[in-house]
Amino acid sequence: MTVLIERARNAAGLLAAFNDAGVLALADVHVADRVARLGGEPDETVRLAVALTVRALRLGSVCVELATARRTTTSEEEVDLSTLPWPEPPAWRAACDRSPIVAAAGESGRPLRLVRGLLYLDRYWREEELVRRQLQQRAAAPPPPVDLTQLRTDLGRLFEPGGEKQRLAAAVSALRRVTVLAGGPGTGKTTTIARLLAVLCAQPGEPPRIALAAPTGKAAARLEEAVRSSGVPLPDLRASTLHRLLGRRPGSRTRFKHHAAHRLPYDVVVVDETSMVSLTLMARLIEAVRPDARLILVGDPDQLASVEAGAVLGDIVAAKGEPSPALAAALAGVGETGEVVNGVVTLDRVWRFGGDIARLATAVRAGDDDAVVALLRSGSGEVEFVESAAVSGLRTEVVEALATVAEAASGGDAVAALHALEQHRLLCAHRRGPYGVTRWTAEIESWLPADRLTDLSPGRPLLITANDYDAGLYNGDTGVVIQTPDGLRAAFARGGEVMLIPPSRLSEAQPLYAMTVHRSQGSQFDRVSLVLPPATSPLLTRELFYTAVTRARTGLRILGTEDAVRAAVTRPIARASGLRDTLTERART
Ligand SMILES: Nc1ncnc2c1ncn2[C@@H]1O[C@H](COP(=O)(O)OP(=O)(O)OP(=O)(O)O)[C@@H](O)[C@H]1O
Repeated sequence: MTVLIERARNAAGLLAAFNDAGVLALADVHVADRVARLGGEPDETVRLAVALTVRALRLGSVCVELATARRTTTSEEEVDLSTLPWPEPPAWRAACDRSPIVAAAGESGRPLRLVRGLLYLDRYWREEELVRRQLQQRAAAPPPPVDLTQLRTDLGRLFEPGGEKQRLAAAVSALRRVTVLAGGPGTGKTTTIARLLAVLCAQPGEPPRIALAAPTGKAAARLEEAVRSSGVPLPDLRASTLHRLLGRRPGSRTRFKHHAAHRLPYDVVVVDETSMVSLTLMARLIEAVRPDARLILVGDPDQLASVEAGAVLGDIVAAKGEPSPALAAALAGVGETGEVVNGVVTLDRVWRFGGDIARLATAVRAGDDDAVVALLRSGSGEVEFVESAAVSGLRTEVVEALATVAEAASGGDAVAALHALEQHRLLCAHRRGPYGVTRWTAEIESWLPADRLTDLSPGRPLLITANDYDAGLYNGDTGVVIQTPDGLRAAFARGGEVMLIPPSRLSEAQPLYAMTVHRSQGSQFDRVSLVLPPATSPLLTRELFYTAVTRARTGLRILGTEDAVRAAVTRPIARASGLRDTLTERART
């Protein structure tokens, strides 16, 4: 998240120095000052630690590691951070340790907490502990009762040779309470979800009550549609957002109707696009899932993590550990031999595409910038690298695609218009500025005929920017204005069907000519063009680049410099959290 760094007028000493260097924002300084004043903490090194913790949360980390902060802190301005007056780590840690505002093990009621050299706001430490405890308790609990003969038969019936990892994931989901199904696009995650649900439904007894959920409405709609069209016979399943599943409470984003004392009534809870789930939401979810239910977390840990703090899926997948002997024995009993640590099964065979986009995604994930640049310059039909400022290729493609959308929309063919809208998407890292969505939206509008530029023009592409539960629209939904016999309607795809809404009923919509990579998560397009910002942009990271590349099914155009590409590929987001280490620690005991 880019935040304008304003100068804090009243800050002095260390806080002022870090604020001047563009490390601390005004809000970081103010929160630290306030917390320290209320708690009677005069030490400015502790205030600095608090401000850095508040800042870390703003940037997606859950905590700050005091010993490495000097090396790992980055600035949104180009300044040499090593010249800043960093406190010496041992003295800094000792000052935090004895501070009246910092709790240590066994203490409570203080706003911060220091654990193994990691400084947390206490609330986030408690959430991380809750997630860790829940995962470990569920791993240690006896597996849900399973008819092994039936399971073996169904695994053999539903998974063909070539899909061994998929079959293993299904077996784990039957034999363990928490399963993590990880994999990139096209590796068969949704196919596996459908088949593993069929395996669970085929067990003797009452069919399980199943919930399908995802962090965004768009991802939920996609999951529901994919499971329905998988060809696997299943009961009619609806998917919802996680917020809706947990039961929204008006006025609160972190309190829900379902919680530890009022659990969800499901036997199986499947969450797709888990990489986008923040620590706070994961804590609320996991405590609301019944202890004897099966929780199946699905996602791509290499994608951008949640906008809010935490990267729980990435942490679980990265946590080390030993395979559990009990699970290994149970798996062997149904003919499975794969090693499973912490319930994680990673699918690595790409079924959908195997061309240069997939090769590029693999090279990006591996951080191999030479291979990425070579692939981009290979002249492949799938991947194009536009290193100059020339936009003629992009312009032709955008104008033609939008003309197809407009033609179908004017003829009242909503299905064809929505389909054409998914043919190509322009993605940007930034929202504003010369490389951002706003500027590119204006540029594309300048390429189009004037009569297609009002919100009431057939063919006008729309992006919904807020949830509207009454209208059944979600933030991130994309649609198009079409001509119908009853007048103009906004058309949106819904599980293979089209939903038509009078444009006057759309409360929060904007024209969709470009979108941020963050917003594109959970969607795919036939062709994608990606505008890269300069190499110095702090938003340019490996996860962002990987997410953008993997949105494309058949064609990808990168507009940017070699420097920008190399910067992106070699700059993974480092999100600090204690979860991956604590999961590992306990797994060894
Ligand atoms: N075992 C399999 N045998 C044959 N085809 C498969 C198998 N598994 C998946 N596929 C096919 O591969 C394609 C991608 O599968 P699927 O949609 O399940 O992947 P995914 O990981 O959910 O992808 P994404 O994250 O992009 O939605 C689909 O066309 C699916 O039918």
